[in-house]
Order: sequence, then structure tokens, then C-alpha cells
Amino acid sequence: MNHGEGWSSGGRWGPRGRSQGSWQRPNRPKSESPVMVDRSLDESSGNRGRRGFQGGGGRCRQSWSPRNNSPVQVYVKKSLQVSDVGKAAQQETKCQEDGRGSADEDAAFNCWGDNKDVLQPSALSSSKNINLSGGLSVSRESEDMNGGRMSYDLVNRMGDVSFSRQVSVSSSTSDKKVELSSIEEGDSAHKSGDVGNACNESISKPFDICLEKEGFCLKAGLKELNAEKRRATTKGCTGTVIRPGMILLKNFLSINDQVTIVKKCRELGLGKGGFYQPGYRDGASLHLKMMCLGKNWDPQTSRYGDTRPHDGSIPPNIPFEFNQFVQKAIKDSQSLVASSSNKTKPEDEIPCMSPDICIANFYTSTGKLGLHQDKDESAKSIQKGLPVVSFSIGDSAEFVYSDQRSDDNAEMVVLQSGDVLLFGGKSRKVFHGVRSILKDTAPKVLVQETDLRRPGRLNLTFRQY
Ligand SMILES: O=C(O)CCC(=O)C(=O)O
Ligand SMILES: [Fe+2]
Repeated sequence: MNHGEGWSSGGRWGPRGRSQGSWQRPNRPKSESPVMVDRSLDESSGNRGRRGFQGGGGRCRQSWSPRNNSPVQVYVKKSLQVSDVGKAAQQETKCQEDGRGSADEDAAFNCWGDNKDVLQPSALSSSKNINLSGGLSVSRESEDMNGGRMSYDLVNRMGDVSFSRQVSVSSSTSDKKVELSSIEEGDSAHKSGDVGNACNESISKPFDICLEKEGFCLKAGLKELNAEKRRATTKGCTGTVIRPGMILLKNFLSINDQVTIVKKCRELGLGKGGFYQPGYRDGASLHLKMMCLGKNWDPQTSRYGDTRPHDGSIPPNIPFEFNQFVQKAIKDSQSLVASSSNKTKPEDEIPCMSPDICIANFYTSTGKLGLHQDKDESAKSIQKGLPVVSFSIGDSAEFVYSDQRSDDNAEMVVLQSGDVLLFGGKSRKVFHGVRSILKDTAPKVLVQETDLRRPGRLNLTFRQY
């Protein structure tokens, strides 16, 4: 991957970076046609679509129902630890130096503090659905009220499937017509891209993506949490072809899957090769914490290697279960492509891929990542269009993408907890980034079950070198 693509020119975008200009108000997705997909590991199916972008075109997006979070409020301690005050002050100074706004969240982030006050009801995505016949046989697991797993079939069966779609628009880049939906983005008055703060030091203490329970914490009622969990699991997974080669699998990871992933990432993240504050070529830091699995990606050189230069650590292996989720997501995406177009070879659009790299990013509430291309993988991998598979967990994010480095015409989609996005084939080199993190949008039940009390978003991207 290459987080640096947009970065060097003009120093505006950090490789994972940031934008120079102000972000525009998020574009409203134009079309969607969601397809229900199987979320369980042992079965597959699904497809979906989303729009192509600007320039002539159409958007081809497919969507589904919004996630409905319950209005549970969870109070979590807001404080920086005393020992972190110095760091926070340093951070503030550095941030001021590079023109960033308030540094308190990053300071909290870097200094292990927690700045979450109240978890508000989520900003929800919504979309109008239209029915679409299709033939995916879908089943999935869900959790019962006690957290036990139960399997049941989802609606989509050959002949009696009900796929949702929306406004019809044709894409300039694809021969098929797709439907667009409106998704309400969270209220994200979003700031212009901040510039990476100049922190090229690495923190020696591993970063804990979760926080120990301490201080005052008013738990959401068990009943409400169970209700939220039930809603999440019965909503089903739907897929959208955003543009050729870019697939969004909404609600793909169940709450239980997300809990598993967070716990595993936390464990790995606290060990050798765990989460750290990456620097950047010129010393500008990325607004996130990073951990590499399988291979190390070095932001300084934009290269992959077997060890992490700053501490010599060897990246932990990619957990087996993670790989299973990835394989399932690829299969489901291929099914989606097959069912939503006449393409006989969906692998041309989303080729199969065996990840040997996973980059885990943790964004705090002020985290962001400028437009960049992932292009540090082998020439062969990129040329074949092997997809990057991206998991979103925790707070929602405004994910932007464009054919150009500039964010002026970038399209935006909100990625919520449990969503999986793939970009391969014709979209393998799409410019993309994270415009902002939508505060307090993580499922409450996830927060409670993982102690993911640090506000933010965990993102995992899987690639094959
Ligand atoms: O956080 C995301 O959704 C994107 C991450 C990304 O683009 C990257 O790690 O290269
Ligand atoms: Fe990327």
C-alpha cells in the first residue's frame, strides 16, 4: 500500500493523510442496490453495488437498510492521566506547529487517556430500498438474547429474494445500470484536512485500543443492549457495487465477529509488534495508531519488510479467523457481482486473494487519513487487481474515494461498524481516505462487550503482496 501517494505533492496529504483543502460536505450517495448476503463463515453469497463517481457518470451503488442503534447512553470517564499531561502538552505544541486544530483528542489518544463523555444515539445511514429479484441463498448466524449463536435463513432464496435497490442511475464506467440510494451521513461538519502533526517518535509502550473499566461508568441496560444486538443481527448483510471493483458489504461482520476481532487485535496490539504511532517521511505523523500483521509496512519508505525498523519487532501472523472472514467477503462480493451483472466471470472484477498483509489502524475521534492509493504491494498483485479488503469496527467513518488525487470531487460513503469494503479490479488503484470519524456511533453492545471504551474506529485492511 502506499499511503504516501497524495502526500508528497504540496505536502498536503499525508500518505495516510490529509487534505489540503476543506472537505466538502459529504456527497450523498446516489444509488444503491443492496443484496442480502450471508454473513456466516461457512456459507457465502451476496453482492452489492455503489456508484461510480463524478465525471459523467453515474453512480452505481446498491444499498440496504440502515443500522438502527438504540438510544442508549453510556457514560464513560473523561480524563487524561496525570502522567500524560506532559505528553499532551507536547502534542499540542506540535499540532499547533503544523496547523492542526485542537490536539486534545490526539493527546488523549497518544497518552492513553479517554475522552469519551456520553455515547449518543448513532448518526444513522438510511436508504430507500426497492425490491429486486435475485437468487442468493443466504443464511447466517445471529445471537440470541443470551449471546448464544443461532442460525437462521435470511430472505434471499432463488426466486423469492427481496433485494433492495434504489434510484436508478447508470455508471459511466460500467455497462450496467445501478440504483442509488440516499444515505444520511452523520452530521459531520467537517473540518478541512488537517495536516499531520509532527510526531516522528514512536511510543514505546504499546497502544491499548481498549481501556480498562475505571471511573464512573453507567452501563446501558441489559435489555437495551440485547435489543440492539438483536436488531444488528436480524438486519442482515447486504451488498452494494459502489463502482466496478468496489464492493460494500454492509453489516457483514456480526457483533460477535466484531468482538472477536477487537479482542484479538487488542491482544496482539499490546504485544511485540503491536500498535504504535507511526511517523512519516518528513516527520509528519499519521493520525492513527498502526499495527501490521504478516508483513511490516514502513511509512518512512513505503515498503514492506519482515521486521519493523524502529524496534526490530516481527509482525504477528494474521489470525486464522481473520483470513476466513476475508475469504468469505471475497466470495460474497463475487456472488454479488455475478448476480448484479451479466458478467460470467466475477473474478475479473473481484479476483481471489490470499492476504499475507494486514494493516490495522486505530483512529481516535480526530483521526483521519488523506487520499492515497494503496500501491506498495507487488506490481503483480496490483496489476492483477487483487482486492484490498477493509473491515470497519467501532465508530463510523466518512470514507472518501476518487479517481483523482484531489478530494474536490471525491465521493463519500459512511462505513459503519461491521461493514466490509473491497476494492480490487478496476478500482484497485482508487484514491481513498478517511475524512472523519463520526463520534459515538459505535454499537453500544460492542463497546460493552469489548471494553472498547476508547472512542474511535478500528480498521483492518488485508492485502496480498
Ligand atoms: O481506514 C480506512 O477505511 C482506510 C485505511 C486505508 O486506506 C489504509 O490503511 O491504507
Ligand atoms: Fe489505503
